[in-house]
Amino acid sequence: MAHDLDLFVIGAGSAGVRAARFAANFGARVAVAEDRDLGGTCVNLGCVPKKMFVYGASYADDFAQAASYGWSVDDPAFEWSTLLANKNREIARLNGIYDSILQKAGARLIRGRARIVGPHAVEVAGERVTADNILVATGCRPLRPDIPGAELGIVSDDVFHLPELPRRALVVGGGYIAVELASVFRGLGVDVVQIYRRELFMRGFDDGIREHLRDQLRLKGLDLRFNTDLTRIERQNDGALLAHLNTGETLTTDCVLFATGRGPTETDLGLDTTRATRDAHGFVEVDDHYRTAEPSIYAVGDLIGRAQLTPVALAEGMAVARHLFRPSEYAPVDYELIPTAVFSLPNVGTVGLGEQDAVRRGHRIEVYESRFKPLKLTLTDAKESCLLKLVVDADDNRVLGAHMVGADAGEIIQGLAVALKAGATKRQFDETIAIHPTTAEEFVTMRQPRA
Ligand SMILES: Cc1cc2nc3c(=O)[nH]c(=O)nc-3n(C[C@H](O)[C@H](O)[C@H](O)COP(=O)(O)OP(=O)(O)OC[C@H]3O[C@@H](n4cnc5c(N)ncnc54)[C@H](O)[C@@H]3O)c2cc1C
Ligand SMILES: NC(=O)c1ccc[n+]([C@@H]2O[C@H](COP(=O)([O-])OP(=O)(O)OC[C@H]3O[C@@H](n4cnc5c(N)ncnc54)[C@H](O)[C@@H]3O)[C@@H](O)[C@H]2O)c1
Repeated sequence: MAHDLDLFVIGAGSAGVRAARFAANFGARVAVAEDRDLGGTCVNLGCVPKKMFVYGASYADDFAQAASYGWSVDDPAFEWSTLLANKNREIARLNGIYDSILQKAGARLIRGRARIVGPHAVEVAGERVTADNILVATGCRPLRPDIPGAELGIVSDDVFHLPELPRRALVVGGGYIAVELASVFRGLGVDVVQIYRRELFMRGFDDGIREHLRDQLRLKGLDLRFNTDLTRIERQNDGALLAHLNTGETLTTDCVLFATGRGPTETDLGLDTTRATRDAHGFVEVDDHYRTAEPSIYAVGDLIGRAQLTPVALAEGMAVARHLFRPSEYAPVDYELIPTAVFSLPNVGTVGLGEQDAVRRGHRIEVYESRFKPLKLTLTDAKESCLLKLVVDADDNRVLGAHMVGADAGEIIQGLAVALKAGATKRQFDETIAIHPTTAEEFVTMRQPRA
């Protein structure tokens, strides 16, 4: 039986919009359903507003350091409502851009919550639409631990609409969101305690980078506690929150922020009425072409739990559009060498293998690292230092990983990611002329491997 459409996309976030736009541009008949703001998590509750908040928070250091350069910046004051209003205005502009991207491509946008009602059928906004293929790109939501009083805490979604900045905050978690938002709060003057349940946060990153970040964050005044978890939250008579920790201590705070991971929490999608399967964490299982066990249904982005990053979601959405409608241009997504940055203050940037992962994978390695006070801080009394690190295969001289903690680490590592993707050797790094004076030049001037 002929269907109404070639592709029905559920979710107009990073992955869904990319797939819908490419598929429509390839000539497919496409509709996309979205029940919230266009652009999904990245645009509305993630990367973009987060980065604006990070920029806002970074002014604290600029004001503190300006005096050493002769500026007098007396008593700088911060107004949360201004940052929030300006952020909201820019996000509304981006929502409009996403709308016009879909319109220009010729994809139909249907406002409403979509539900799968068969391998080729979706119900949305009172309409039943059929399609040869359905692409599910509904993303993930923040998870809250199951502890008494958890409802008194907030999650990252709430941070972007907080009516007031808290005076004190307790951040729970040790991943990207925890360190980024703890840095935002700290930069904006909040007294922040961050707790992480194991020995050291930022699991999966190079150990040296994790330790260096820990030390730098502490220098910024973050009260970072490890082997510490939250067991219960209570509201006190004065409105403050009393947090009970597994160490036996209690802590009084104005805000508990759970940054304890994101997962697929939706229950009304109808996907589970099809043959599609999920793993133990609820992530949808797909094959190499993002096809679920129901052959007409595909899934991409955070929902499949591979790498919860916008550029990965974009690449997966594009791969599905090409696979279905332009196979001649299809290229599989390369999950090796995904560069990534953590926009804490200071930033972390990383691509490729950390020291410990390289050893675990059987490489014989040489490690080059450099720790120093960046030139910009030499006139100031700031105690901070940056760390730059290269992990090199001792047998074939290939650079396996490049890692950095310091200002603009994300900007710097993006360029190095191209070099690693091209298979650059340490010798080629050495033969590259430096840009002087920069922090990044250390990546091409480190000569002596660490003992
Ligand atoms: C605080 C935070 C900061 C982040 N920072 C970064 C960063 O700096 N860099 C980076 O690369 N990544 C970052 N990420 C991760 C990034 O935002 C995600 O990986 C990316 O947005 C995933 O895209 P997606 O299309 O899979 O899902 P989403 O963008 O979440 O889109 C899913 C869409 O589906 C819609 N939807 C769900 N169910 C339905 C339904 N039944 N019907 C209709 N619509 C539906 C949702 O409303 C949503 O718009 C951050 C995430 C967070 C939370
Ligand atoms: N800059 C970026 O690219 C960026 C920024 C933010 C988020 N993201 C993406 O979004 C994903 C989700 O971010 P996230 O920080 O929520 O997840 P995460 O998986 O990075 O970190 C979750 C943290 O919470 C801890 N945790 C989990 N359950 C807990 C519990 N019950 N009690 C105490 N601690 C608990 C984990 O040990 C971990 O440290 C990230 O993995 C990342 O892929 C990317």
